Amino acid sequence: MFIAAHPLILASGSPRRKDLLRQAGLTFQILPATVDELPHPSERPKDFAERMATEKTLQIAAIHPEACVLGADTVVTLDRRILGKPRDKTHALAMLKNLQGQTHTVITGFTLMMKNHAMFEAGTVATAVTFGTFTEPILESYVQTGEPMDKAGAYAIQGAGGFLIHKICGSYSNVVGLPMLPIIQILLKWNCIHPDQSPSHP
Ligand SMILES: Cc1cn([C@H]2C[C@H](O)[C@@H](COP(=O)(O)OP(=O)(O)OP(=O)(O)O)O2)c(=O)[nH]c1=O
Repeated sequence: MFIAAHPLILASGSPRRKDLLRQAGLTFQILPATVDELPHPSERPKDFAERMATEKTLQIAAIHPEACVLGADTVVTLDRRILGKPRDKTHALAMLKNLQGQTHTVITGFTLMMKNHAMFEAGTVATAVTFGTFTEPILESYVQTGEPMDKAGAYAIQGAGGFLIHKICGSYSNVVGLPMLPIIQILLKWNCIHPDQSPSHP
C-alpha cells in the first residue's frame, strides 16, 4: 500500500504495533526503547502517555538520527486513574471486574521525529470503550487464557477479549496500540512514505 522513502524505526517492542504498521504495508526496523514507565504525581493520563511516547522516541532517535522514529504508549483510564498492565492473574481479574459494565478511555500517545528534532510531532488519541457485564467465572476463564497479562487494562480488543466489548467510540487501531490515521498522515506529509502505485500482482 505504501512505499518507504526514508528509513523508519518503530521504537516499541509491542507485537501489536508491529502488526498494525505491517498491515499498512510499511517497512521498518524495530528497536524497542527502555524507559521508566511511572507517572509523575498528579500527571494527567494523556500527558503521561505522550511523555512516554516522546521519551521512547528520543532514546532511539539519539542513536539513529538519520531515521524517522515512531514511539507510542497506550494507557487505559477509568475515573482519571491509569490502569497499566496487570501484575498477575489476580490483578488482571480485579481490573476486568472494575471495567465491566462501564465506559473507560484508551489513550495512545504517539511521537514522530525526523531530521534531528527539525521535524517533530507528538499527540494523543482517545477512544471510549464500553464493556458488557459478566459473571466471575467468565472473567476468570478469560484471565486463564493468559491474554490479559501484557496488555494495558488486562484485555485485548483484537483477541479473545473482543467478546468483552459492548461498543467503542473512536479509533479501533488506537485501542490496539497505534492511532493509524494521524501517523500515516504525518508520514505522508513528511514524504517519509508514498502510496504504492505499481500495478498489483495476482
Ligand atoms: C487496551 C488494549 C491494549 N493493548 C496493548 C497495546 C500495548 O502493546 C500494550 C500497552 O503497553 P505499552 O507500554 O503501550 O507498550 P508495550 O509495553 O507493549 O511496548 P513498548 O513499551 O515497547 O512500546 O497493551 C492491546 O493489545 N489491546 C487492547 O485492547
